[in-house]
Amino acid sequence: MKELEERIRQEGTVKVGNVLKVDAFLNHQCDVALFDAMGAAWAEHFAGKQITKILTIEASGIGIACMASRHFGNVPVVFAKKAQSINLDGDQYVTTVYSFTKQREFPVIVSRKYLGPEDHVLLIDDFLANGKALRGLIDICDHAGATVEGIGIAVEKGFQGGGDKLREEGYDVESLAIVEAMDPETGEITFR
Ligand SMILES: O=P(O)(O)OC[C@H]1O[C@H](OP(=O)(O)OP(=O)(O)O)[C@H](O)[C@@H]1O
Ligand SMILES: O=c1[nH]c(=O)c2nc[nH]c2[nH]1
Repeated sequence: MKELEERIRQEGTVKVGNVLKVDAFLNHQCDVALFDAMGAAWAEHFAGKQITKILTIEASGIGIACMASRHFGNVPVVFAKKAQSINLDGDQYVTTVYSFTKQREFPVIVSRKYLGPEDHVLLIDDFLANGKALRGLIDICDHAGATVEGIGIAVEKGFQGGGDKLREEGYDVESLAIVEAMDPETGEITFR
């Protein structure tokens, strides 16, 4: 998606440790018009699939997933929580994921009330790097007996390999910008 690549070029900064900082528009301050255009792009790619639910993971996936839902008939958006809470009741699907930016493991929790074998799920997230967050969401869908129809990602860091492994396994992964290389010294970003 040219618009997203342009924004990454203009406003993204490359940090050491394979971190691309795009918090001016994607995962701290949110550009709602851009999120809307991203939702439209995923709707075009996944047209013909009967999505009943969008599943994401807190925190950064939530805003994007909610805007995307507007392009998929306003299907419910469920976000996996990364902490137990007294507000979470009843039976849950639970797994763990390692967070790339926080560098520690988190539980990933979804209430059984909100995901089941009848669901055809679109997974949405802001970033795909090593694929740990998506593995957690896929694990939860497997436990629920839900079908993963596709995966919509804003920014994939292709050089970290998580996306290509998922594609090899047959998942339909639609990343709107795929960064093939980035240099923290020069700030240069190369797209696939
Ligand atoms: O493919 P991976 O290696 O798993 O990396 C991608 C994940 O990392 C970030 O989550 P993070 O844990 O940093 O949390 P955030 O949503 O709160 O930013 C991002 O939002 C993805 O969920
Ligand atoms: O803001 C972010 N930048 C990144 O490079 C990244 N990788 C995973 N998750 C990420 N979030």
